Amino acid sequence: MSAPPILEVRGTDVFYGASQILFGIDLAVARGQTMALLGRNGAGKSTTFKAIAGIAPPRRGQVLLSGAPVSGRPPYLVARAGIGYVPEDRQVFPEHTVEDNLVVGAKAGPRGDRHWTTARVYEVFPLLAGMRHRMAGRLSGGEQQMLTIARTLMGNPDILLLDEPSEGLAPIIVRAIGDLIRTLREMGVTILIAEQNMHFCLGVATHATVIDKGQVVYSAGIDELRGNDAILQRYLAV
Ligand SMILES: Nc1ncnc2c1ncn2[C@@H]1O[C@H](COP(=O)(O)OP(=O)(O)OP(=O)(O)O)[C@@H](O)[C@H]1O
Repeated sequence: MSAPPILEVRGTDVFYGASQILFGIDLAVARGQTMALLGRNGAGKSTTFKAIAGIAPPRRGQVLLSGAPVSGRPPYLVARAGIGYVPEDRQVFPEHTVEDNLVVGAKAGPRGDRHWTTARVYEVFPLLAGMRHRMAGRLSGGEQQMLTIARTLMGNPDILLLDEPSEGLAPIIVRAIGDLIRTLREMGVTILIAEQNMHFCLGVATHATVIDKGQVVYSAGIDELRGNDAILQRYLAV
């Protein structure tokens, strides 16, 4: 039997009060994939991430990590189980140095592994190495985005969830974030990215799932999506 996906979301419904936001979301990310979760503004991408991270617990359905259910657990236990969630609003500790921000995020992974150290982070994120003693609050938006990704990796997660990593950043910085994601992918890191920026995703992802009005409408390899004009135009307004 083949290994279960690293992350699986099964038949998940999420409500905010009386409003239903997600309708039976199914999603699977296999080891080593970079899955893009695509959809228009308000489609439900961030809510899907919050459901996975335990912040917006599903009313129905399940979230499984390597086949084991994690839904129903509070966010800190979901993180400890191996889900590294980087929310939309890059939350650095502004009055602390880059290095202190990294050290705060350090913990062993779910099987006691410590692949990610500050030394390894500085190899993969050379920009941060040159800024290690700078206050995080003085960094640009793109540098803060890199720092939050690096800090999350310091927790040695099994999967990295990036919510809109390109949002609000200048094109040159978006390219740098794209290069970084490709590097992580080549290192074997499993990644799920929520994005509105379709072109960014076509350049970094291996697979894509498209959601619209809280439902999955398409899921395929990235090359198949690239060739599917009907989906691109209908749901992604390309
Ligand atoms: N706290 C909340 N209470 C009620 N409704 C919410 C809340 N947060 C989001 N919504 C609604 O849920 C729907 C999905 O929002 P969500 O943020 O998940 O979409 P998204 O695809 O991530 O879009 P965006 O790119 O704008 O973040 C939207 O209609 C939004 O208005």
